[in-house]
Amino acid sequence: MLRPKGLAIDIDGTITYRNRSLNCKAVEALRKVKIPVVLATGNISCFARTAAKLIGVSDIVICENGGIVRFSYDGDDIVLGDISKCLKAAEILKEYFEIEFLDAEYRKSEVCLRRNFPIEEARKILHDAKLDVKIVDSGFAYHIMDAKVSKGRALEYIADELGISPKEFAAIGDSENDIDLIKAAGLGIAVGDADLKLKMEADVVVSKKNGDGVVEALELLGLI
Ligand SMILES: O=C(O)COP(=O)(O)O
Ligand SMILES: [Mg+2]
Repeated sequence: MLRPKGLAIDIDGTITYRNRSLNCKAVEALRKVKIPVVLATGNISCFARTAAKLIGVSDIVICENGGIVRFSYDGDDIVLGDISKCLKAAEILKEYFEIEFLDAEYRKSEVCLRRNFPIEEARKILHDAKLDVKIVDSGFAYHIMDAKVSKGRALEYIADELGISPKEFAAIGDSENDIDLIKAAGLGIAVGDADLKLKMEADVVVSKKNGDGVVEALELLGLI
């Protein structure tokens, strides 16, 4: 890929360590990047917009795994996912498992659950329920999402608004919830300690872990 025109980057496990604290080397490197850096996360919108502001990257953010996009810090959430079917799905899962909701009062497009039940079993149950939802593992939480939502679809939405192709973006991630993102981008990168499922879909797998891998990727792309 020639120099990308934008960079979409995951937060947890990509620019953070496993305990979710920021890798400051990645933050310093991202601040040097001259093209728009779009955070693309499963986290809620107030978390994502604050993280973007504090890290010092673009105000354009993808939140709730693509269920929400925002174009400015003071702007509105654009909701791309239907939370009602995700809530119905959660009600069904409640009959089988002791599920625990995360950030429920803030989520607008999806349901986030603690990773304390067997996801493959849940997938089968939701598949049979025909609710048009999917359940995705970020490595930090399980997310019940509208089937049409993904970080990749949100990147396409943002690129369209910016008048550039999503293929002119590079993307970096660590988990299953980044697969569609790295596929939508022109160049998909997995950090060294990424989930195997993501590594298999990536164009490039860097050798270093999380934020150190981000610095390695930015050097490789000629962005720093
Ligand atoms: O919200 C999560 O579960 C993890 O968030 P991430 O997409 O930034 O890794
Ligand atoms: Mg992640």
